[in-house]
Amino acid sequence: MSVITFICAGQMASAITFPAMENGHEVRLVGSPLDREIIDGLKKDNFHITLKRTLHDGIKYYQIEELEEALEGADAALCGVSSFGLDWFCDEILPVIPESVPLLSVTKGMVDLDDGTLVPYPVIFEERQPEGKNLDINAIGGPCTSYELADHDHSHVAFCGKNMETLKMFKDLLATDYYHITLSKDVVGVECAVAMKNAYALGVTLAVGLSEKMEGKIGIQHYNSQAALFGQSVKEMTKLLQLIGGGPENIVHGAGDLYVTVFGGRTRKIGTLLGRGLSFDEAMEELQGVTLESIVIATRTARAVRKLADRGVVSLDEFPLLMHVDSIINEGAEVNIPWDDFTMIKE
Ligand SMILES: NC(=O)C1=CN([C@@H]2O[C@H](COP(=O)(O)OP(=O)(O)OC[C@H]3O[C@@H](n4cnc5c(N)ncnc54)[C@H](OP(=O)(O)O)[C@@H]3O)[C@@H](O)[C@H]2O)C=CC1
Ligand SMILES: O=C(CO)COP(=O)(O)O
Repeated sequence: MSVITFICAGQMASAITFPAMENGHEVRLVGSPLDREIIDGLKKDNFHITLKRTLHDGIKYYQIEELEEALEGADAALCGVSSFGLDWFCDEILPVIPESVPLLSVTKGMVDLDDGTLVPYPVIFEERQPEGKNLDINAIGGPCTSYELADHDHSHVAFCGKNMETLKMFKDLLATDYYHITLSKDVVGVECAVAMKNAYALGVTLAVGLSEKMEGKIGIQHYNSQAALFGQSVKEMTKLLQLIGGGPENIVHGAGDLYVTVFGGRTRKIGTLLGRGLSFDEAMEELQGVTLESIVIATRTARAVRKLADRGVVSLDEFPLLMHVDSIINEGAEVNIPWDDFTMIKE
């Protein structure tokens, strides 16, 4: 039995309490400053108000002020913050985690630098820990929606980090007969592949809304258009992965994650509304309160690609879908899929 401290009680961290509890560990779930209501609800009856699942009996719940107590004697910590709380996590939480406690993060995303380099979050965590501190930072990537993990659907994810011994330790802690784990030392490859899929999931799900608009009925689905956008996404993601320096095998994590996000992720909601014809502002208004990292990652990835194009490293016409998604989000463009720009061989 080990003691695992989960920091942030969002949907994904809370879902991972299922394998952790079923493997017999002591689980301490600490809410972020914004999670008070979630923690109050869990303390009452174990029901998680945003995951909409009842967590296992026996989890110890903490508010953020009790973080140090929750870290006392911990063998490992799990970070469940979303992109929107990245600065808070770096500034307030990294200084408090002891070096002896390895960290596993579920946060998917990248930051773009001035020269167009895209840096995944685990690397940002390493850079932003207090000077002289050397935390053992690891991350989870791959297709796994929180509520389906909580429902014990088979999920296959990748744990990545620099130290294989730590990765094996995390796998021992969390692997079950339904939570399958691959280990990888290619942090950049795994994390960039799964971060990018958020931008492209928005692109693919435009087709969901476009079919509904064409048929005049919500719920009517066409798959040719979704498949075409899926294929184009994988093509662009493969190029990006190569540019960023991740191993090509990681496309399996990105493509799998794209699939699950298109069918079951929150990003599907925004792509669908945009495809139906809502403006970006109208769609965002309708989805207030929903965690939508796709907007952040699409914007950052497109900005990075533009900078790389300015430097002559890539050509923008290699990324027509990403550029279209970015123009919808950041320039108020209407949805108008650039089908002809997807051709493999230019005539
Ligand atoms: N949901 C899923 O199926 C999956 C999610 N992930 C990844 O896991 C990460 C978390 O996602 P998920 O759990 O679903 O998201 P949630 O929105 O449910 O949880 C995010 C957590 O971050 C906290 N947070 C958000 N903004 C801030 C802020 N400004 N300051 C401090 N804390 C903040 C949230 O608090 P509060 O809830 O109060 O806003 C919450 O604790 C994301 O990067 C996501 O891509 C990975 C795989 C699957
Ligand atoms: O990352 C996910 C599944 O792997 C979920 O994505 P969303 O944030 O779009 O729900």
